[in-house]
Amino acid sequence: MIRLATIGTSTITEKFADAVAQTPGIRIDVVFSRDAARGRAFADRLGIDGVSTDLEALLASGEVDAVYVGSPNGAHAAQAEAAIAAGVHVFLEKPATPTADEFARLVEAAQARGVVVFEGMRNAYDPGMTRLRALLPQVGTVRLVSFGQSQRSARYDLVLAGETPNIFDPALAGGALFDLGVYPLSAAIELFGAPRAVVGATATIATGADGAGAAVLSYDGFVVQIGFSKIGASRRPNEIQGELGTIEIDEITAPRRITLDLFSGVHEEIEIDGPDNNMRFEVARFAQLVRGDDEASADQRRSLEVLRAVEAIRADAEKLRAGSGRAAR
Ligand SMILES: NC(=O)C1=CN([C@@H]2O[C@H](COP(=O)(O)OP(=O)(O)OC[C@H]3O[C@@H](n4cnc5c(N)ncnc54)[C@H](OP(=O)(O)O)[C@@H]3O)[C@@H](O)[C@H]2O)C=CC1
Ligand SMILES: O=C1CO[C@H](CO)[C@@H](O)[C@@H]1O
Repeated sequence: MIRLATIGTSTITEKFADAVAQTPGIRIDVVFSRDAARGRAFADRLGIDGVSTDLEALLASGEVDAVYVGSPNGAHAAQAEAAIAAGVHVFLEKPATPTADEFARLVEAAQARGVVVFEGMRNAYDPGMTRLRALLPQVGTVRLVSFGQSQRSARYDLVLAGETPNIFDPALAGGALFDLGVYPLSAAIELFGAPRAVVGATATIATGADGAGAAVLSYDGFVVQIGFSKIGASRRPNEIQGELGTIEIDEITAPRRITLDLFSGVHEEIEIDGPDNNMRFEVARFAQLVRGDDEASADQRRSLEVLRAVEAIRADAEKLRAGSGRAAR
């Protein structure tokens, strides 16, 4: 049995706990919170006995095998580093860390310590993505792809009122790219591998974080466009255009309706029978890796490539913001 501790007491940790409850061989024993009363109330809600407010002591206690990091993005790296140093496996919420270097260092440390460091990227483990990959050859040579994730956040109202909620705080690696842009980026990299080049631009909001943005990923013979926003909403489906036809996908974080249209006249509508909470697939994968039933290297490579793309977009956005005109290549 894999004994977990959770870090973070927001709704995503509750959703993670629900996924864990549906997965054999793994359970949550301890809830960590920076605040004892908040931790107790959260643990009670989940029916968990253990509560801790001392992460170092918890990691050294030998009471947990693994930790789920559901804190703001900017806190991930230090918490993961502490866990790895204590010989505890790490499940990181997306994005794993703000920079690729930080994640590469965690991977190296985890290898040296004989533990797993893993990023919970929901769409990478969703059955809809598996189905999409299987359909891909039918559209022939891929030429143009358009993936996006735009959901207006209620927390943007706080920004408009002059506040800086965590999710829009640059000091905590907040913003639309880190929060939502990583989903379409990860889907592209999962399906097509690492791009040859990435260019991007973002729209800055009052907190200094990006509220929305776009990127172009260049591959040999085709192009992927990525859109992301937390301050507006999109009605556009995701699309893969090939020389033989087009695939349309309803939702890139959890594909549930995929439409295939070929120039030959084939029209197919595919419904994916997935659960409401698709975190259970990433939890199952993590448990498999912790048990040593498979290697984490491919998962880690994809996470690293996504973070490299994020960095390229951020670098371009910074150059454009600094007024140096056209982003240098
Ligand atoms: N996979 C998915 O679908 C989703 C993933 N996420 C990811 O989950 C993570 C958490 O996001 P979200 O819930 O919006 O974050 P929050 O800002 O709500 O923080 C999450 C928790 O972290 C703790 N926390 C808050 N501020 C800090 C801080 N400055 N330093 C350390 N800990 C802090 C709090 O727990 P306490 O006070 O009890 O210590 C809080 O409950 C992010 O990485 C995000 O990308 C988020 C939503 C959905
Ligand atoms: O990953 C995510 C998915 O959607 C959420 C909004 O509903 C985001 O805030 C979050 O970080």
